[in-house]
Amino acid sequence: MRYGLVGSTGRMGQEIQKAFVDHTLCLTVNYEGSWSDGGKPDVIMDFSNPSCLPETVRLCREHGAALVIGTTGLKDSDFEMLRELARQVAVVQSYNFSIGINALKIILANYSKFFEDWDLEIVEIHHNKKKDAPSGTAIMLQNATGRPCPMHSLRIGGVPGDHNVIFSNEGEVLSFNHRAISRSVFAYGALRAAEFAATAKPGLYSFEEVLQCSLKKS
Ligand SMILES: NC(=O)C1=CN([C@@H]2O[C@H](COP(=O)(O)OP(=O)(O)OC[C@H]3O[C@@H](n4cnc5c(N)ncnc54)[C@H](OP(=O)(O)O)[C@@H]3O)[C@@H](O)[C@H]2O)C=CC1
Ligand SMILES: O=C(O)C1=N[C@H](C(=O)O)C[C@H](O)C1
Repeated sequence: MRYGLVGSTGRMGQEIQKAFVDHTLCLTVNYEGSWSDGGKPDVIMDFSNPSCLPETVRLCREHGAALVIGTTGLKDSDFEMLRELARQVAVVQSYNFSIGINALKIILANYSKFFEDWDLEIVEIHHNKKKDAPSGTAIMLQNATGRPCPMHSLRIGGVPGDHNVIFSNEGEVLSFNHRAISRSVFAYGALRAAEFAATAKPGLYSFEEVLQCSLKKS
């Protein structure tokens, strides 16, 4: 697979390059500028900043490349841009490319109804270089529960990403905790999404759908 990488100098950009060692990096975009080997990428990975999205979408259109986007902090107008691009190419968008968080999303979507009258709060902890709060994952998990709730963000040390979804009533506490031990989990998930997107029909896919497709095949 030939891939482009928007945000190649960043923490995730570096992890993606390690996970994609058997594939060819042919295009990069960073704050400093862009580079290309002159050929077409099959897929473009974007782990950068929402302000890069117009350029990412332009590059996908120019090359007919699929898109895998993990960048957080997207606005409604950004999602509109992704839906428009997805008429032409496959787009996989997720605020979290770990298997655990996507399994938790399915659990919450199915079982939150049992706790409709319980209190619900989400606590997320990330490294002190993270720019956005609450995390994209916290927003995604809140959406999966089907109701708004208070979200709390800690920015300390080098934590790759912890999420805790806590339900409680007078007599019980039920909490779901996910901890990414290494940032590499996101990069391996993104690789799985890229392999899917490179051959998928145009459309906007979640990572959960990518995982469900591979379960159906096995
Ligand atoms: N979906 C998921 O599973 C995950 C998503 N993320 C998300 O990925 C994104 C990146 O995270 P992380 O790698 O930690 O961040 P970093 O700050 O380490 O990296 C950001 C990258 O984007 C580039 N960049 C930023 N702004 C611009 C711009 N205006 N134009 C061009 N390039 C730009 C930077 O370039 P330069 O170095 O030149 O400044 C850098 O390469 C975040 O939104 C984060 O939340 C992170 C982990 C997992
Ligand atoms: O910026 C990060 O590091 C992470 N960002 C994503 C988010 O905002 O949810 C995913 C992961 O938790 C790491």
